[in-house]
Amino acid sequence: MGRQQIPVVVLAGFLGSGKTTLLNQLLRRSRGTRIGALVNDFGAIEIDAMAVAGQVGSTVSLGNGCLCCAVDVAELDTYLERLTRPEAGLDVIVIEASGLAEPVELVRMVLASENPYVLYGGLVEVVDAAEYASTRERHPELDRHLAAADLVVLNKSDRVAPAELDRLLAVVRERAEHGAVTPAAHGRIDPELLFDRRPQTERYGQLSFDDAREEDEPEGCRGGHGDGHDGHLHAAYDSVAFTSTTPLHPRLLMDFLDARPEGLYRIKGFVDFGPLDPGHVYTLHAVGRFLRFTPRAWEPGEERRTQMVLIGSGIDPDALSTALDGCRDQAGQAEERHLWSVLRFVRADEDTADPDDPEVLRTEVADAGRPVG
Ligand SMILES: Nc1nc2c(ncn2[C@@H]2O[C@H](COP(=O)(O)OP(=O)(O)OP(=O)(O)O)[C@@H](O)[C@H]2O)c(=O)[nH]1
Repeated sequence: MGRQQIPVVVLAGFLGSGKTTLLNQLLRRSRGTRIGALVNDFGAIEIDAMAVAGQVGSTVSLGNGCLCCAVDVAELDTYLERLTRPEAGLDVIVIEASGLAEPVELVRMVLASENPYVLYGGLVEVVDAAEYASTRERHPELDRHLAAADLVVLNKSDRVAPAELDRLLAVVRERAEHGAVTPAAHGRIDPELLFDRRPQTERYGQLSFDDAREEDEPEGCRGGHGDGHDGHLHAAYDSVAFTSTTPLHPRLLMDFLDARPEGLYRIKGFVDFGPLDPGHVYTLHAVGRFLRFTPRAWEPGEERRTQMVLIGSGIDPDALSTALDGCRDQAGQAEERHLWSVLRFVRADEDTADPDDPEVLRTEVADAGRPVG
């Protein structure tokens, strides 16, 4: 199998909203998953907590397999090139936008990267719930950031009363337009919202202190509401798993993906289109409005099937399952031309249109999976 593409997540938010806290949480909960963090200074990263294994130039290797780089945005491509090399062994890269550049600009840089191993992993905007009104007054561009975000984390939920939190969630959901919105305290979101954690069996070394602490942590501490009845994804998110040994109808699947609901933040998996392309399975990656299919040859003896996980907040899992069942049940009527709609999302397209408008950015993001010409 070829080299993996690595999701690159842009983490943004105004001063003091909790970006570094959230990044520290992700580093802590990474378990065996290797995160590369691009930050503009190491100041607040909890390097001590991770036992620094070595420091080379402006790159810090953390004991848990994570890698931090202090970057200048002009060097972003160089760092992405370094961090996507197989020897870095990373599973995900997070760029903290703080002090570096406009998040929207960073998203464009990631989308425009010619590095074939870079995969857009979403724009996450962290918002301070307690300071929402004053932040918006000081930075009217907050609305633009919310409109461009794939995921909005309404952080510091512990600092507002429940009724106020509900009101703010409604306001932010309206402004987020296309992104999913989730409340959080102390940046605790489920890492699975952003990236796949390696299965436990792939963990190396001994359980670290932070792993142990996380495992001791009640599930209710892991997300927004604290009702903790979902052992894997927190109750603030819903996830839908879909598996089928019957191939899917490509045109119906594309109709489903085109119309996917706003809160459906992430879709991952692989799809079998059966006789329309018997030699290939299509890896599916969607984050926010971004969508990408990557075909690969079936392994000899590999079972032909489709497997997908859909993650979001405020989604209707039953409706999503029913829609996917429809893509399966009508696969018999699919024709070869129906596959074309999928092939449009097979390769990246560099869109050079550059107005500073979230609508344009969203179009760029949505178009980024389409081939040139
Ligand atoms: N009460 C409360 N405090 C928080 C929460 N999240 C972060 N903080 C605190 O808020 C302050 C700012 O958090 P940071 O994570 O440094 O925020 P940042 O967005 O990285 O800040 P800059 O890098 O300066 O833009 C710190 O003192 C955090 O401990 C939260 O959910 N609740």
